[in-house]
Amino acid sequence: MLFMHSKAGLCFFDSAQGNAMNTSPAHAASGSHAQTSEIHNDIAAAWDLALGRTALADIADPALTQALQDTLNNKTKPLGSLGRLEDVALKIGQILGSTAPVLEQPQMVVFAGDHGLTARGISAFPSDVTWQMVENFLAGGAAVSVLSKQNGIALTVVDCGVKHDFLAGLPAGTTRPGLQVRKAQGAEQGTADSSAQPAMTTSQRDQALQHGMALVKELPGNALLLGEMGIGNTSAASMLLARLGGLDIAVCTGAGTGLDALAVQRKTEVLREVLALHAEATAPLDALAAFGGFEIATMVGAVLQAAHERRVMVVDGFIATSAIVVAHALQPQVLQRCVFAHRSGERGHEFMLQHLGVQALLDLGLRLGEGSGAAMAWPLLQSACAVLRDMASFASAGVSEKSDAPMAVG
Ligand SMILES: O=C(O)c1ccc[n+]([C@@H]2O[C@H](COP(=O)([O-])O)[C@@H](O)[C@H]2O)c1
Ligand SMILES: Cc1cc2nc[nH]c2cc1C
Repeated sequence: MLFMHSKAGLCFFDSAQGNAMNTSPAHAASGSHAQTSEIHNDIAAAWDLALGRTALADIADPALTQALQDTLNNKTKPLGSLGRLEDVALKIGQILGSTAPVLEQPQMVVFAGDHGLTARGISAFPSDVTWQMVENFLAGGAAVSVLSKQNGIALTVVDCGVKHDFLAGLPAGTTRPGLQVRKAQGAEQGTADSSAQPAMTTSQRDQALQHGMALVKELPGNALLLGEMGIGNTSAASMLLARLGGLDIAVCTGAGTGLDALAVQRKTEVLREVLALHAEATAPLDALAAFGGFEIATMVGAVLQAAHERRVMVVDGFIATSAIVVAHALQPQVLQRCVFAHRSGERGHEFMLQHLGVQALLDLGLRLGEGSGAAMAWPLLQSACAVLRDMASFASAGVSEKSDAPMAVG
């Protein structure tokens, strides 16, 4: 990453992607942000959403909603008999602004980052697993690789702050298929240990947010599936839920990659200590900087950009939903664009879903992350669209509608 000064202020240049953009120490929550509006044009609207300068549009158009409901009701089936698939159809129709929506070029993005808090023994696995799994994603061997391929979903892995150089030994300017390197300045070792200092500086957080916005801007299609990878990131997600959801950390903390009951207790104590250290970090972007991680912050930026562009978002498990918790605290209408793929087995996810007031589609006891649950839920979204588009209506198929006459008795 090269830094240069522009007329507008500090401009960071992402050498891996060849993107130049301006940044500021913007800080929507604490009021300490510079009031620069000089941000790369491509992401200016999403940046304004992050700073709360503008509000995300309400997409629940009453006329379209009625047209969608009428379309569903006139299909050759008893009223409401396709259950929650009909809710999904209605939601996708609203997002894409059509009674015959077509999902195009779905993009699975796996946001990856490492966490300094792992030094406190809060995960069952070592940090090295983060970069090793990124290589596995790229090689096609991970669950998300297999499930994305099975469902025709393009897969991109983003190094948001993994403690590893994926381009080491390659000639300068080389790119690797399926990989984007979008590290904030100083993110080469992952986040700082949040039990000693904030996980990210405000400048790093802002760079991560902007990276997420910029990368979505460049993706084709109208659907974004959110996945992540990062040893230690259930801790960050639990703390974000506790702080922004006003919950005790004990109910927000779970086994993650597989801690036993005693280790979960110890993890909870560490997280309680971190929350107390950052007691002042109550506003969404302050909490994000305090608890991390780079992958969650980049995901928040991606969500705001995708929401602005009216893409359909499919949210995976506990960590992906924590990014929605932050984005929702900034812009509540984000939820109108989200389908929650599944209820994770991670303790705390149910509380997270309750906090957002949403219901997940599947409940398969998944607790892998990566985007695996989002990839599994994807065919249901395709089915919802197929029902809207292709099912016959009572009139077109010549099927008699429900009789208004009372049933004959005896
Ligand atoms: O998304 C979930 O529901 C989920 C639940 C438990 C674990 N994970 C994955 O496990 C990793 C984090 O777990 P941990 O124990 O290291 O905090 C990270 O790579 C996540 O993708 C993911
Ligand atoms: C093996 C492994 C795979 C993962 N995928 C997402 N998080 C993960 C954590 C571990 C430990």
